[in-house]
Amino acid sequence: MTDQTVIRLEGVGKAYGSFRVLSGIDMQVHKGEIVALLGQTGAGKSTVMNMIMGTQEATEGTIRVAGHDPHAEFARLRGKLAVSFQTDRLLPWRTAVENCELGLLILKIPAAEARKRALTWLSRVKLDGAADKYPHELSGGMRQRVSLARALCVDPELVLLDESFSQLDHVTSRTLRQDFAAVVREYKKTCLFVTHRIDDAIEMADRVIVLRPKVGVALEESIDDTLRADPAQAAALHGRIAACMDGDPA
Ligand SMILES: Nc1ncnc2c1ncn2[C@@H]1O[C@H](COP(=O)(O)OP(=O)(O)OP(=O)(O)O)[C@@H](O)[C@H]1O
Repeated sequence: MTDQTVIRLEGVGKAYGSFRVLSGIDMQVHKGEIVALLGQTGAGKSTVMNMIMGTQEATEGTIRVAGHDPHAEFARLRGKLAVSFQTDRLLPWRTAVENCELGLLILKIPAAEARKRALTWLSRVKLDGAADKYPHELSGGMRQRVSLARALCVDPELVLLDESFSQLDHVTSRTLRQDFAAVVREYKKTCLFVTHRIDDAIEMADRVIVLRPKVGVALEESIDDTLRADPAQAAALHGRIAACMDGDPA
């Protein structure tokens, strides 16, 4: 593994009893990359994320995250890996800043430093002024921003997002994606995100990986700003991804 590889999967398979969900998955995410993981429902996207998080064990192959086996060496990845899910999972009895600093306090960062870092990250996700509000006082988009600030303020090497923008309306989701991608790039974080929306992937990612049931990685393509700015190229990539997700030859 090179120093630049944050996630590496080699020949990874997963079976639930006799039900094989994934086999032969080879994929890598490099330092500073934003990679989108796409696939139709049931393709195994969440299973891949859970194995990378270490909450599920692969039944075949090798997984390394920042050089560690995420399942066997779960504790070694504490503070290096942060996750944000489809729902914000904020604690309703804690304010935005208190939600944010929770992970830091668990990592035994002194309270004053934790508060400072939490406020800094709330500001970076454009939530100045909302620090003392409770989740029920915030909009869905604002709550998801708190969740992203909470993920980023532990200064993780890797951020995993599982459909983090999918429950928001189109405009809110788009603004949040753009702001999040800008912050991730500015602070040189590495990010793997699951989405079922092809447009989200093309807009945010440096690379897309499409999983297909029984096939594994069915398509992998790099994306850059030149492609994003060219409607014809972006539409062609959209078509290739859609065809692949639908099961047509890529
Ligand atoms: N704990 C489990 N036990 C048995 N089967 C499971 C379990 N978890 C997932 N599966 C099955 O594995 C397959 C892949 O599920 P997974 O949730 O990883 O897919 P996905 O691509 O994330 O789907 P979606 O987009 O609908 O969330 C599905 O057929 C699912 O039913």
